[in-house]
Amino acid sequence: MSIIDEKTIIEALSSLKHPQTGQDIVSGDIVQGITIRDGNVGFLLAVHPDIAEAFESVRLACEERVRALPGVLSATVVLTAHQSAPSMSSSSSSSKGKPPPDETIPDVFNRIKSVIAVASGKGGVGKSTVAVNLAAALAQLPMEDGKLPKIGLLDADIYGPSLPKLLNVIDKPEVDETKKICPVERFGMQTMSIGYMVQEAQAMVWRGPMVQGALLQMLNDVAWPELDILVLDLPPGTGDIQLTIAQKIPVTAAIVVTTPQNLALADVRRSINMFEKTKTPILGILENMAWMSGPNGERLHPFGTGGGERIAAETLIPYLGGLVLDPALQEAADAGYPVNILAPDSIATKIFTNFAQTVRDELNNLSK
Ligand SMILES: Nc1ncnc2c1ncn2[C@@H]1O[C@H](COP(=O)(O)OP(=O)(O)OP(=O)(O)O)[C@@H](O)[C@H]1O
Repeated sequence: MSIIDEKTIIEALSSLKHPQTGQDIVSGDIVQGITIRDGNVGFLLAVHPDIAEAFESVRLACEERVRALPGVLSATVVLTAHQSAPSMSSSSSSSKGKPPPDETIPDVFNRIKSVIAVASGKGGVGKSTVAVNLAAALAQLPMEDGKLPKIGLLDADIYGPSLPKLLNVIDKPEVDETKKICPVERFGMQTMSIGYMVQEAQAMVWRGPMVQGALLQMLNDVAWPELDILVLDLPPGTGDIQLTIAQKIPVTAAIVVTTPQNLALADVRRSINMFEKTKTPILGILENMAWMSGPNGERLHPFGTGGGERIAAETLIPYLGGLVLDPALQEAADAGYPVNILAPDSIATKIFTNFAQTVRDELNNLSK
């Protein structure tokens, strides 16, 4: 099979025109961050939010052209809307700070019974660890009919995807006969991450610019099967992108992760406000690294106690409990496994199993 290179891709795109200026999209510096992995091609189209909608047809044309090239197995083109990207619209300043133009809710949600969003006001509090291990625990928890539920896990952290590392996914996802990207099955879960398509170094390209449409593409262009629960690992923080996700995706309920070190009420409040704005029920606050096991099995609280409950009381959001600071979690993450697979007898596994049961019970209550 022939090997595709960047020059061939650029050539194939060079005759595509900017819908407003008529300039070709390559010399207009709109095509960015081309990544090629084993015949799977990905890149960004960086445009101003005002013209993002008009660019959707160009995005589709780019994918079509690149897919038609010899040696190309798949093409994923993502539209990013960045305020500093060139715009032809005179009303550019008036849209500053607003979420991108509305897009319809992907019909994939007809096939998904519940969506759980895992959020955090700040990065680095263990949100991805919670999302992966909660999803893995849910996948092992039989339903009332004795069958295991169908669980999906979507890494919506477009700026810093975690799933490739946390689930040790090295291979590119396959593409089905309808040219949709197949989710990668791992430990009984259907998983997807932008990191499966774009090299880690390219993640830098995603930082800074507000990425619009990438998540919707991961929903629309991925062949998601029927799912009982989709767990969404949201990007950390509470900016426009998180709000846009919360607005566009029919999240059934959210979980806010924090740590005793990050118990600033303001951060947790911002997460809660975001979900309240979109009328999304919040299952509760999960306090990660709340305690650790001492040498005699006793619970040690290196970062103090009671903070999580206090914040729950102040925000009137339920306290879901404290997650142990457990080396087994770190080791499992480093090896690319959920903790219930690598260390089934660990305290962390027991906690995640209980936690998954709570989440399932709450989802059942919400659906009544
Ligand atoms: N309870 C825990 N016990 C041990 N290690 C943990 C625990 N929670 C998280 N970690 C470790 O802390 C680090 C950060 O966790 P993680 O990547 O899940 O954070 P995050 O909030 O998703 O970060 P990001 O800002 O990238 O979204 C990881 O190395 C993870 O393995």
